[in-house]
Amino acid sequence: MVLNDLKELQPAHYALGVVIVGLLLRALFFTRGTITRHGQPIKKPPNTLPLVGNGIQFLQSRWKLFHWFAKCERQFGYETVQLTVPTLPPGVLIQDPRNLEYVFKNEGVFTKGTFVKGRSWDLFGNGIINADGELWKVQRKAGLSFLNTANLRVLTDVALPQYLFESVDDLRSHAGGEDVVDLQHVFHEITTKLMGKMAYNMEMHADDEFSTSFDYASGGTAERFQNPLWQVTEIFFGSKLRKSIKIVKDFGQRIVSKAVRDKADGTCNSSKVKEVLSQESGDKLDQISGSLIQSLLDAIGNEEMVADAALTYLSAGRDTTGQALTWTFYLLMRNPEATAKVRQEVQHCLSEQQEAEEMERPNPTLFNPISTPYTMAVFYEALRLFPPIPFEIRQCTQDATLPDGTFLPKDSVLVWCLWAMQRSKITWGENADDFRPERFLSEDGSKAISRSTSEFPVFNGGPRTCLGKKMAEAIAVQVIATMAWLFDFAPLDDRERVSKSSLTMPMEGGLPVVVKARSMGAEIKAGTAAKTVN
Ligand code: HEM
Repeated sequence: MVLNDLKELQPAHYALGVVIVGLLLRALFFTRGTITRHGQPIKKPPNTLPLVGNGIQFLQSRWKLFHWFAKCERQFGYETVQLTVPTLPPGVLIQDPRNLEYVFKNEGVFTKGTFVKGRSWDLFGNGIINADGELWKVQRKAGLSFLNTANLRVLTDVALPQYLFESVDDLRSHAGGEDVVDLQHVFHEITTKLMGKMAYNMEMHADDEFSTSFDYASGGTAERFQNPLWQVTEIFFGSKLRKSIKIVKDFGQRIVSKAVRDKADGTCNSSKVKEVLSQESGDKLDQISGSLIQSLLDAIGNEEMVADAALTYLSAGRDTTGQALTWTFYLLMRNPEATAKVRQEVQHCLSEQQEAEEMERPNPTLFNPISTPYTMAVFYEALRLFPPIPFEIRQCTQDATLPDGTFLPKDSVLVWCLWAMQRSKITWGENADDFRPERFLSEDGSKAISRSTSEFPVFNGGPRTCLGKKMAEAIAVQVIATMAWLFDFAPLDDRERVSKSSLTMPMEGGLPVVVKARSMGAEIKAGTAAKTVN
């Protein structure tokens, strides 16, 4: 991204050089606390260089950085190692689930801090992902009240099937020919519509100006975590980032203004959610929307803060889930035996409960984490290998000592890389690199079982556990089961897919595939046979 903006660089070379050297000198003479374990210095990871420490690793592409974190994990196992980057506070990479459990339990000590907030402030401001203390609590409470059981049911029983089948119909129109479809765009469209309509009462699409600007802003914000000199480089290369953030922020303001108007008109009322569930006809979605934004408005008076909060929720729910589905289908296409098992599970649900003809247009609400445990396990396994939030950072508000004895002075930064931890052979066994959904199934295969949050922190843990975990799981099983049942997807090539710079895990270049609608003849016969036997 920065390189793309090189064109903007004109007379600035000299000034940039002076500032960089100045910052490096400042870093060298800057006195810091020392990280120790039982009074001894802790180990440094591979490729640590004099003066620049691990700075060069952080400037590489994120994909290379993930692999470097994984290399550290393979070399040091659960041992905490030191991270040194000029100009940044002292840091560690934690890899031991016991340490992570301690971090989750001591939320007040290990906060987002100025390190995280300073970098993501422009985009998220006071939004929940950035907030600590009371500001965090009030947003969490509002979110919890929105994501209650009734809302979740509306989401899964009404909204999702509608948007899912809009995408199914679109895919059918491309099936069978030479058309290339970007599956990432398909899933992003579903989650964008869902979060936009349900949470904000807005018609949103994956290629809206807001969505593309957010995408860019997320990439630029993520680069700030890898580039210690971002404040300097952005002076010269940051105009597109600034423009994107402005578009995103203006959109946020519009959402809030609309919600305030809706509130004044009385067109938004969260109790309507329940009414809607009992209605037989009409556009149910038109009557349930606005709940989240209304909860936020009720909880936080300040409109600017509500705008930040709303945007944060939108991004937390939309991108993570859409991208997780993309990686899931990437893995399913590479593992046809797993796709076959998902289809068997769908067949079982349909043959027990549906008329044979309905196999062509299955009711997605039949698929849930209980009725389709294997599909759920496929999703968990994809989240393990390609975590939508691939690394996390916290900062110590006071001196702290981790369970393994590592002493962290106040302001130290802690990093855990989910990409690496979720590939640890110590935690996951020798086949940690393989796609094996069975690891998330009970022995008899009848239940999907997750792991402790410290071993499998994909939805975070402790008081800041993801608020949308259940929603994401419900969306995932419906989408995976329905799409895998109705279509054969073939990748355009066998290239390994990588993630582009972002706060989450978008696939670089999307996931181009060729689509074929599956012939239901054999399945209908098998389903009818199963019904007759029963
Ligand atoms: C596969 C999908 C998802 C994954 C992997 C995921 C993962 C995470 C993770 C790791 C965090 C902690 C982030 C941090 O504090 O740095 C988080 C927080 C959060 N997630 Fe999710 N998420 C997913 C879907 C959703 C959905 C659908 C929603 C719906 C609204 C959502 C709402 C939130 C919120 C509000 C937070 C902030 C919680 C807090 O700070 O108290 N997420 N999520």
